[in-house]
Amino acid sequence: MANRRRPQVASVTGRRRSISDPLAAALLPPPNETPEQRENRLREEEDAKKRSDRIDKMIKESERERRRKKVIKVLLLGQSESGKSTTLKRECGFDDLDDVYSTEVASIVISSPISSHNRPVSASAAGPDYESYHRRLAPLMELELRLIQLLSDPEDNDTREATHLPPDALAYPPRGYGSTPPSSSAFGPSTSAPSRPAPRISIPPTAASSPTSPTSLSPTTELSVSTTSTWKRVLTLGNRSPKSEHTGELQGWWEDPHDPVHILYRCAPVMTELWRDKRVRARLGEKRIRLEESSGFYLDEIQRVTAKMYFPTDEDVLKARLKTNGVVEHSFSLPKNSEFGGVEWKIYDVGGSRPQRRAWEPYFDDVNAIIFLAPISAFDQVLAEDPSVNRLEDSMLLWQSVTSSKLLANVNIVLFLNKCDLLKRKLESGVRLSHHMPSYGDRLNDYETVSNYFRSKFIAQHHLCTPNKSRECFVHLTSVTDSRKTHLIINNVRDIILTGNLKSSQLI
Ligand SMILES: Nc1nc2c(ncn2[C@@H]2O[C@H](COP(=O)(O)OP(=O)(O)OP(=O)(O)O)[C@@H](O)[C@H]2O)c(=O)[nH]1
Ligand SMILES: [Mg+2]
Repeated sequence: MANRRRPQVASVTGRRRSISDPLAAALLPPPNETPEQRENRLREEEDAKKRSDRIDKMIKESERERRRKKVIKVLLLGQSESGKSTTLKRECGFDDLDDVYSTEVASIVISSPISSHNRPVSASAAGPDYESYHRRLAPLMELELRLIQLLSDPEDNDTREATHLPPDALAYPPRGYGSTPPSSSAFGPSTSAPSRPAPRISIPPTAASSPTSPTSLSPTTELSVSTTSTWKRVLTLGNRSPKSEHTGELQGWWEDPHDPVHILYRCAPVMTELWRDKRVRARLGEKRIRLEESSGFYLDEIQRVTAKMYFPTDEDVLKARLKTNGVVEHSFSLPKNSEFGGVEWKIYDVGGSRPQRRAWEPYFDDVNAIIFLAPISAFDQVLAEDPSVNRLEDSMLLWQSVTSSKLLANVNIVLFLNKCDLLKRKLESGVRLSHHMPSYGDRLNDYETVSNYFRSKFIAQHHLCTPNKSRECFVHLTSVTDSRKTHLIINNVRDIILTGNLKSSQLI
């Protein structure tokens, strides 16, 4: 309608120009309007007003709904492999987790022992038997390449990244670091630490983008697939679903001769032989490679997970590993009839490796709570992305950065000292904490004493660093892969976060 009038406005120059308000001029009825034109115009104006009122009403309603609906934002933080994504799976249950489920299906394939088998048994150290393993398992290497191609997004270089660690990268102490134990700087002044650069782990971009960081250059063992890429679609059963019995077509992927399952099935006996080989175990021990802490769960289950008609169990899904790239948001609501029903949760799961940490800070702005995970079993391990840094030390320094952040001063913090099952097993197998952390001294090397020691150290750091001295820090000793125990802890954490947030917004 405005278009229709504009030329007429321009044409009645004398009268229109005398009106100083250009909007009023534009809205004046056209001159010489016939009664019929006037009737049409008025009808059109009335319709436009009704439409405008409807829009105003909708805007007001959605604003009211937004205010009524409480949204709680939780950020999962911690170094890579600390268990953030595993906690997210637990937090949300399996029912509504299509995304995470398909993530883990992928990861089961990816974290099959393809790379791991080769890593410890280097060709140079191999006797005739090792050479034979290498040859007989070669189809797995080809399969790995095929899977990478299948899962990666050709448009996105990051998702094509699947490379290999230098042979001793997982061992501690790393090459060039002698046999000296790590600096205990994260727990106070070190007595016998060799001089080496302080770990670069502060949250600001400088840490991750340090030009000397080996991360961007050194290849890693792990295949990471972008959570946004198309690979999930490739793996969904829908894509390769069993077809009709009556048409004589394939019943399922297991009947497709090109499906990876056949290579896995054929290689299963050799994989089992290799995994049980005492000399291989000894070599892994010498190299301090603890496959039992990562893909070991699947290596113990080779026969089951390589079966042609294998379906992952909940536990398989929970134990599967796929490195997170970027930040993944997951939303869900508690049932309306539950105590805090109607609250919408938004959980942000971040990638924890050093180059990924620069993506964290924008999420600090309006977050309500943080669950920080520190894997305390990792006291004798180094970061995959920087083998000069002890994992526990990195966790502690990261904890300091998070707890001292002014942006997060009023945010509830829950600390999960995670992987307690692995810590217990490690200590029981005779690994001594004081050997890796001299400041631990001659305290008892049992699980109770060690875990309490870590708990008190992390709490002390929080008290020391926090800009908000009245903030309470809730600490849990967790093994997030243990469904039964974690269920209780998660419920407890939900209540703590909800109560804290509702209190602070004065809703209770
Ligand atoms: N035994 C044991 N394994 C765990 C525990 N928590 C996590 N894991 C395993 O550790 C691996 C890494 O866990 P993720 O949840 O992928 O780690 P993340 O923190 O999300 O790592 P990024 O995505 O790289 O930041 C997975 O294979 C998990 O199954 C635990 O408490 N005990
Ligand atoms: Mg993750």
